Amino acid sequence: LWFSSTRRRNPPGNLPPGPLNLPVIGCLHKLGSLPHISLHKLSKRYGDVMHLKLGSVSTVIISSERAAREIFKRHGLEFASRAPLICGKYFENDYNGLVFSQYTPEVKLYRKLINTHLLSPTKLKVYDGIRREEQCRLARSLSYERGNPVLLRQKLHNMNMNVITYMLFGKRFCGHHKNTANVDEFVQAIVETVRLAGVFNVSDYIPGIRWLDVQGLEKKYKQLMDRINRHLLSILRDRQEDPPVFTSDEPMAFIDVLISMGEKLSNTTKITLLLDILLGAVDTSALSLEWAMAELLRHPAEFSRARSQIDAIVGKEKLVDESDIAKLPYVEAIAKETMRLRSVAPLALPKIVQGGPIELDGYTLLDGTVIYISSYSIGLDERFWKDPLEFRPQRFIDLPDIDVFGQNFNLLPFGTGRRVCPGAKLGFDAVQMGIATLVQGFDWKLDGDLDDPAKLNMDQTFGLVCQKSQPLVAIPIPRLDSHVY
Ligand code: HEM
Repeated sequence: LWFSSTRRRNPPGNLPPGPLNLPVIGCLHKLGSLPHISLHKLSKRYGDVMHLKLGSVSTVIISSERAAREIFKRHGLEFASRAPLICGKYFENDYNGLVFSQYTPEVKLYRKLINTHLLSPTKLKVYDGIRREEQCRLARSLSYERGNPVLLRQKLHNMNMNVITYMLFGKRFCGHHKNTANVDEFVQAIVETVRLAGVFNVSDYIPGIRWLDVQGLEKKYKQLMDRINRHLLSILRDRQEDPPVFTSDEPMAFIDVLISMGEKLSNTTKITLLLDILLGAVDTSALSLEWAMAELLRHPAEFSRARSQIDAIVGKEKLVDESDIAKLPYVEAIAKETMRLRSVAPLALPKIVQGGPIELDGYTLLDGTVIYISSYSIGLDERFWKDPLEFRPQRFIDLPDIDVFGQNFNLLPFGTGRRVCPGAKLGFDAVQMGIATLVQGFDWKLDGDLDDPAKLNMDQTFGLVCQKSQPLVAIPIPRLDSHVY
């Protein structure tokens, strides 16, 4: 058994090679607590296009730039639908939204709506004031913390949450004195939804035992969504009954755009789309930024290099702003290097083959096969990246044409193809601005008695968004004149 499970096998039906599948569980036991790392190790043995069964679900893992390019350049449409996860049924009110849904005409329409009315360059410009205010609030609140340990994740989360809730609802949801307990409860429910969506649900892979709900997950999904739907519906109805007067200070928020579509969209779809965007936006940017800071604190020489460039270009008399970012290539390189090495979505979201069969590398992928694109393996591929485990932003100065937006298949932190992240520009800019602000505004010390910053614990926890297992706690020491913050 050991021999047959470890040697390279060519399974029947012209499937790609992969490890031996056990009855009932297939290869579920091989995933462990960090599936992206386990799959990466298996792909080294079985190849860039690897097949395994997760329970009864036929699954293919794509681990190279070449295979990912082949799929999306030649078969984009066949790889545009999501695998129908059980959590998606609940979190999208019966697949009434975007993130977990198949590629239907409705999903195309929702993406168009979001791209045009929430995330287009014109719309992003309308909201540059709110991003600036939140950046200044972050810098000011850190300056008040002078010399005290700070849980950075919480502050970054609040900043991103406020930017996105302002764009969606015309209001900040975090740390606002007028907020009610309801709003705090809602924010907690969103955080909990992201957490639960990342918990591996065994019933997705062994559907025969779904009725048992052995992990108690479906019960939790339902309770959570009852709370979230109630809250979102009440915001929606209030706004429908009492619409604001729009001015240049009070632009149309995305909820108003959805309301203006009247009955073309049901209220269920409206609230589901709002939730989708919250799920996509909030933790991804904040946790990427936390990873970037952890890497910079472990690599003081990289921190100093970024600092020198910011001081030379921006100076010390004002906080860095978005118009400076294009002049700070080292900050951009740090953001890219963080996303290569510490991708928060290392397997993106699973897709499913539809309209197949598809031929890939001489193998046949049948309809219904679940596909994971491992941006983790692609980012660590020694065939392209020298010393891939090293944090070395300079590599992106040497390769300036590699961008993160899904066109270059060597770096796919936002996915690619028809389901590429629609918030990539907003998310990437948030990470760059965050790095620039924290490096320009503060000297940092690590909390505790860590004698060598290189020993900072970088363990990770897998989920819908992969995060540092131990949140980063660091001590800010403001270095600019107080009037700058
Ligand atoms: C650093 C920040 C972010 C990262 C790393 C990230 C990453 C991703 C990834 C990997 C996907 C799946 C793509 C695929 O399947 O090919 C995705 C989807 C998505 N993201 Fe992001 N994202 C970020 C920020 C944002 C922001 C700011 C928003 C909204 C304002 C957003 C909204 C979404 C939505 C709605 C989807 C689902 C798209 C679909 O299914 O068609 N994301 N994101």
